[in-house]
Amino acid sequence: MLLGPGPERVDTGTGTSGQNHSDDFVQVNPLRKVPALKDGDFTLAESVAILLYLARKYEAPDHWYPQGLQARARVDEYLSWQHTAVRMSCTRAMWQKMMFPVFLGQRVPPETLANTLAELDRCLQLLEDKFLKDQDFLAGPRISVADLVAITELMHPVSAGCDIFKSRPKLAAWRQRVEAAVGEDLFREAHAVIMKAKDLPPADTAVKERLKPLAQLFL
Ligand SMILES: N[C@@H](CCC(=O)N[C@@H](CS)C(=O)NCC(=O)O)C(=O)O
Repeated sequence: MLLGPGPERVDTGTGTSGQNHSDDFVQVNPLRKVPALKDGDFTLAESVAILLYLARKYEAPDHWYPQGLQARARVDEYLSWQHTAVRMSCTRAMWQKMMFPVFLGQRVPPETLANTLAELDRCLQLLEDKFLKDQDFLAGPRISVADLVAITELMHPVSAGCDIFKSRPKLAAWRQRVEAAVGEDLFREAHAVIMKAKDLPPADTAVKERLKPLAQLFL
């Protein structure tokens, strides 16, 4: 998708379309994952690297990715932690609760799902205790890219029907602050694709075969 004179986004979705395996896409991201960015002749993979590139390129206001040594280290700390914690738990919960049964037509044993949801709950507790604490945002008093990355991950189980904010008023208040800070419309737009994932038509045999190696990671 061409976004005017700025960087081109070549796939904004979940990767289920298979576009990420096309020859054109592989030119941009040989890792075959979304998101990927093409800015003129420059190509870049990895969501966090892309976000930081855009923050620097467009000289985003300091609070997004602060210059201060320790303030920036706090953001980096969250971004480093989240890949194997929040991201893994949220993605696994979404796949087990929705993608396997609804999209792939594959049953997930109830005890597997229960373990995954328990792990997600532990992870959310760490998110509150270690990062959010009594602050307004994850890395301090102002919103940063850490909050954007976190909310994006948390909306994955939400899209699958997990009401992760229900018993977590502190996290729910943070979610409201993030939505208010980015604006309701942008918040909705940013999560539109994932919130519609439950409406995907069931995968055909070819798609199921293609997604097999990926899906195994989430069982
Ligand atoms: N560490 C990468 C992960 C990218 C990733 O796993 N993307 C998923 C969608 S969220 C994807 O491309 N899935 C399709 C596939 O693996 O074929 C990042 O943060 O950008």
